[in-house]
Amino acid sequence: MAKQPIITVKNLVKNYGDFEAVKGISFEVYDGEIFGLLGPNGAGKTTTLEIIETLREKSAGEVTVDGLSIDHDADKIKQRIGVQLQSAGYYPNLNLSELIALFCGLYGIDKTANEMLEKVALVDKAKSKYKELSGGQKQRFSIATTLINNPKIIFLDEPTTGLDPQARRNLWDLIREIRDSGTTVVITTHYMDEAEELCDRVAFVDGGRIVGIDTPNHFIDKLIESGFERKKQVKLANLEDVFIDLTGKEWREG
Ligand SMILES: Nc1ncnc2c1ncn2[C@@H]1O[C@H](COP(=O)(O)OP(=O)(O)OP(=O)(O)O)[C@@H](O)[C@H]1O
Repeated sequence: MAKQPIITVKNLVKNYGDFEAVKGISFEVYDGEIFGLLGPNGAGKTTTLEIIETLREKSAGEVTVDGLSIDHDADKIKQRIGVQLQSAGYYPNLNLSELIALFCGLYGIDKTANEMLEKVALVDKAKSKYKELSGGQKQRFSIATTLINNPKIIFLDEPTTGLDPQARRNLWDLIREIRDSGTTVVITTHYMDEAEELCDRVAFVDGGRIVGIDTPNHFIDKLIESGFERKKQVKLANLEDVFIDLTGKEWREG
């Protein structure tokens, strides 16, 4: 079956004053995939995501999300997407159950905190405050909050930055489960191993332009076909494999 686009971006431009941060980019995200936006600092990834999320005004171009235009249907789009909040967005004195109840109230959705915390293996932390969680637990909690309104698409901006190898791998499993349950995932990351492992397709953004879009495998195969060889002989394992071998696969932070 042909892949159906759930997000369509056409000739998107964003200017900050005289500076053109996004220079007319076009791409599609397919329904049900994990799509990665990759690129150096300042490439325009967050700006692009925030425009799609209807949180930032564009300067020019067209964006549709689940068939709705960001120009006319921003409110409807907001109901169909989940966006990971920065930690500053959580009330510090509420525990995880209370925070979930608050979000459910805001969305007008009847769900129990346990139901949501179960999805991200945080039921035993239901009475803890957000600030008392480890880095991995904080990320898992914020992913749970993106799922409250049964979104069709979730947006995760660098979800594994600062996490240890076990917590990262664990989060990859969680993100794959979310994709397998039918939710499209759009993610940014600076970790190429993560993009290779997790993303069905990736777009490389550089200087406000898309310089390549394909599956990780195709990108790598094309590079090898072009005659590229690594300078150093590649070993069959790396230091991260040693880390996992020595310290185990289980999560440390519950
Ligand atoms: N509110 C703003 N006002 C002015 N310039 C901005 C603003 N937000 C972003 N920029 C500039 O736009 C460019 C793109 O920024 P953006 O945050 O989208 O990049 P990014 O690819 O997400 O980078 P990173 O990987 O560092 O998060 C940068 O040069 C940045 O300085």
